[in-house]
Amino acid sequence: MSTTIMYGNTVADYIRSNLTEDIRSLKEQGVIPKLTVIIIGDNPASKTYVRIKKKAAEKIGITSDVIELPVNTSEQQLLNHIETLNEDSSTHGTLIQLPLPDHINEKRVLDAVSPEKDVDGFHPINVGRLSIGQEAFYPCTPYGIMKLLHYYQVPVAKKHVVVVGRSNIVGKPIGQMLLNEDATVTYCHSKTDNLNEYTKQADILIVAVGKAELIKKKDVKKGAVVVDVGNTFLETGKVVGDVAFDEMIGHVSFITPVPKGVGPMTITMLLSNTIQAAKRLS
Ligand SMILES: Nc1nc2c(c(=O)[nH]1)N[C@@H](CN(C=O)c1ccc(C(=O)N[C@@H](CCC(=O)O)C(=O)O)cc1)CN2
Repeated sequence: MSTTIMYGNTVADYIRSNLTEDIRSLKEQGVIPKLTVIIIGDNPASKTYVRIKKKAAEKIGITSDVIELPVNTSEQQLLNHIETLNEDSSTHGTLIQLPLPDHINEKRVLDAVSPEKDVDGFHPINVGRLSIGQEAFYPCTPYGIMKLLHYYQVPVAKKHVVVVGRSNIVGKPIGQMLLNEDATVTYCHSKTDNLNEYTKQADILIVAVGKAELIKKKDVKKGAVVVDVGNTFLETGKVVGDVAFDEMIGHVSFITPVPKGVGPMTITMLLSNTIQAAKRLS
């Protein structure tokens, strides 16, 4: 069996070159798209992701502000920042980098972001719109996975998709997006007994749990399509996914690598959502 590696960075470059055109035409109308990211505390991975976002935005001509707040910022102080951004007509996209410190209620914070500027697609209005198949801001990682599957012409309709992980950021929305494209979707999670009885049935297996190399060759049907959302940093500094990648070569038909698979797509769809927001708000 030959295995095609679905490189997110290749697809990301392709999508980003199209976005550059959109930005040019927005600028001709006097609109400069702007993304503002709020990060709280010193989580090293979060700081890296925010740095990547800012650099990627600026590279294609989106202005990017990062508001760095100390770990002891109160929930009310954070809500005040969000309110200011909601009112600020120069900001089109507002993003709160997750995870937040324990003393801050994530739901209250995400609900406070204006749905029109919610380029992460985490506000309940956008979540609800996605669930009933309406136009919405889609969360960036699952949106990127859909673009990746489309780019590599992986058929989705009528396929049995098994999603491992039920987070609001990835697991739940990717299942809904695939359902909206006529896949049959099974969700598995930390309380699922005998996980591999499900994973072995998948035509398309999406793994988003954050456990290094949890899924082995024995857990995957021959010829399946595997999408690995994991990003675990080992002590060696190496980043690995939720799937034992090397074992899958020659066994599956398509697979995303880690790094350079889903990660770059997450960033790209954030840029795309920010441009959408700028178009809608101007
Ligand atoms: N507000 C949000 N917070 C978080 C999100 C999100 O979508 N919105 N997702 C994750 C982290 N994340 C983006 O914020 C993210 C994770 C990983 C990557 C990435 O490109 N990873 C690389 C590997 C890491 C590296 O080499 O440095 C890859 O897979 O190639 C981008 C973004 C949680 N928080």
